[in-house]
Amino acid sequence: MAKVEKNFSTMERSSTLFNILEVDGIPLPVLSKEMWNKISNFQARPDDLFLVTYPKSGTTWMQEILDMIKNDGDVEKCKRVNTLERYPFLEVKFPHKEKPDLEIALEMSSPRLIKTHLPSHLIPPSIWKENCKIIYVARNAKDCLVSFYHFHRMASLLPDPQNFEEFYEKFMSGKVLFGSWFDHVKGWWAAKDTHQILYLFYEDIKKDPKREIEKILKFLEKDISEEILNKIIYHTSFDVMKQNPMTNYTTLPTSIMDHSISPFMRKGMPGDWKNYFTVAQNEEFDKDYQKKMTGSTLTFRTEI
Ligand SMILES: Nc1ncnc2c1ncn2[C@@H]1O[C@H](COP(=O)(O)OS(=O)(=O)O)[C@@H](OP(=O)(O)O)[C@H]1O
Repeated sequence: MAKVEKNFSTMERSSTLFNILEVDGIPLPVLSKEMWNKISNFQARPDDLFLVTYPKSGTTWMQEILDMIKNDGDVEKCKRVNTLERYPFLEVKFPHKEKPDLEIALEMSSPRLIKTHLPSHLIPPSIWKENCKIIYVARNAKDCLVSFYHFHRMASLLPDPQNFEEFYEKFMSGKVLFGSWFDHVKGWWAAKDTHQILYLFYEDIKKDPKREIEKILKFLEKDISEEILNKIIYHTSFDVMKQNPMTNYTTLPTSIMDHSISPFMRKGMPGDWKNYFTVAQNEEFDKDYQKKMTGSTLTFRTEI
């Protein structure tokens, strides 16, 4: 694995800590072709729950909500280890872990919660075959782009984004890890018509966490008291998660994530894109968006 010589103040980064493999033209942080074969042949179990997102769409937030639900609102249990250690990330081998997360998943007892950023057409077929429940969280493209840009700045796992303009171009053409945001959200939106998928939106959870968590509870066929529900809402709010070392990624070595460049828990608010997009970029974005989303019934809010 490439060693990283980096100087973040000048944004020079010789390489990324992730190996990047193109599958179907989609850049994925997958170790090797052999590893990709193992991922494709991953054997799902019927009681697995998959959390699927395009990067920066609220994955960590949803992981915490799901862990709190699983542990009946027991905050201390949820603080047992940090987010990355709690649930495997199907396609990734982290440099600070001995094994790929897939192997950790294979050794886990059921019921498992597994995270993935894979687009719907690259998901291991056994997940469909076993009719696993899937929670998909989508976030509006503009905020996703801004969040992803800052994540590239602070995480040496990822390539250097250079500057916002360059990253904007790459994002719009789908030349970023996990490919096109447009294809991702549309692919999973279509998949929900034929599979057990609860499709949620980051902006909705922000606006009305109670209503959205109730949807999750119904989907998981789980009952909890009003008191526990309120505890979950509080514990998973941005401000509380930002202060919690088990959810804010600050326990990772700075060689992997450097929060002094940009914290992982950054803004947590729809509409931050307005601080980054120029008027011209916004106009170009809206035009391109119309074209790429034509025919889809998906709608997003870019502010709340
Ligand atoms: N509780 C809560 N409330 C609101 N927003 C939250 C919360 N937790 C994380 N976040 C924000 O989600 C963004 C990170 O997304 P992901 O967790 O999907 O990132 S990753 O793909 O797993 O790296 C990142 O968004 P930005 O702040 O816009 O960069 C996080 O701040």
